[in-house]
Amino acid sequence: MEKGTAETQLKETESVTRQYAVRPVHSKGQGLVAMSKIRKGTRILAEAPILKVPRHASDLQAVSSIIVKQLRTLSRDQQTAFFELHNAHGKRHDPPLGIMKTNVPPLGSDSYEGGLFLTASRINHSCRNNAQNTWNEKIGCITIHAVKDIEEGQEVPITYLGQAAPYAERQRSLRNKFFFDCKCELCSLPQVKREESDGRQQMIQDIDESIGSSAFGGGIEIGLKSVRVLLELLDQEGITDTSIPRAYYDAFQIAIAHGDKARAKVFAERAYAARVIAEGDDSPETTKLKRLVKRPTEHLSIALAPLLPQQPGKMARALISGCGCKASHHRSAIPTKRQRQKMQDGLDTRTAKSLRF
Ligand SMILES: C[S@@+](CC[C@H](N)C(=O)[O-])C[C@H]1O[C@@H](n2cnc3c(N)ncnc32)[C@H](O)[C@@H]1O
Repeated sequence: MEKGTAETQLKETESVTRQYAVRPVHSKGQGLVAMSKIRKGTRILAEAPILKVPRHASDLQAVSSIIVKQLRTLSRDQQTAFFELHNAHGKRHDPPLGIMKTNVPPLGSDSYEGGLFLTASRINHSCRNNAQNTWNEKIGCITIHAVKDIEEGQEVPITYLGQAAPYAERQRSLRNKFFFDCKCELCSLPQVKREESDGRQQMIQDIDESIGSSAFGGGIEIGLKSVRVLLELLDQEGITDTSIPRAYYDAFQIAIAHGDKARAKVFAERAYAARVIAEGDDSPETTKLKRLVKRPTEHLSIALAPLLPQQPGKMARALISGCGCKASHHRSAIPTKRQRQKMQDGLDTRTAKSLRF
């Protein structure tokens, strides 16, 4: 290797100043790799989309035309970089459409638009991700934040999935939606370890889905206990992404809906702090949480306080005693997670459910 040439010197300077580089990663094609230690909470990347497409259009011909039209407006370098991106769709579509379908995340969880990012497109998936992707509407960029300390040379993956799930379910989703067999650290565990993890992943999923009914139907202590169990399981599974601020936000809603302003404030503070780590202090979600820290009673759920039971119901007692079944009594009581989210003051606690369009 010719040490000292301008090109090598440039590469060496880059590796000192940049936190990451796009490099080949074992059995996953290219990926983002840390070039120095990256501390938890660091913004690794903020990138604007070079192309935008409608997400739910059924007329693929029309979508292709939109892509081709926008491609013509890009520089030659950008066009070259675009055509070098991974295409998981083979010959099913024309290359521009296949590349877009492989690489375009939605611009916000409920957005009708997706965007293409030249660097963020190189970020692989891991079911034990150490980074979080977020569409930050305020700055018009996708941001990638370290949600764990990342060592030099480690890969920087995000999750393409919306929630925890056992191995088989994760593999199925990734194959159906993204056309690959996941080779991440969690999916590569020996069977015994994987089965232990599966038990926890299933419990996380169950609590996440039933937390609305347990929280609102069963009284504040039951609700907060289910959040505590959820946080312990997330910790055991090494999940440190936006699942954490979401859990604290659940706790906040439970507390405020039961009129407990003091604890609501504490949970709002924790949700805020955890969201700053995953998204930075300039994201719209973080800004909304900051407001709630100052004025917790601005949340609409405060209106529920007089309507909620003070004693645990049957479903809640089952949760406390850990009946562990999947029967409807865990799911059917008053507001479900979805219903609660509709009741919210527009606070979107989730990032994009599914990364690609
Ligand atoms: C958006 S691209 C990510 C960057 C891509 N590796 C590249 O070389 O450009 C998604 C593709 O990366 C690969 N990939 C991502 N995460 C993976 C994983 N956990 N296991 C195996 N392949 C993965 C799959 O081929 C997938 O279709």
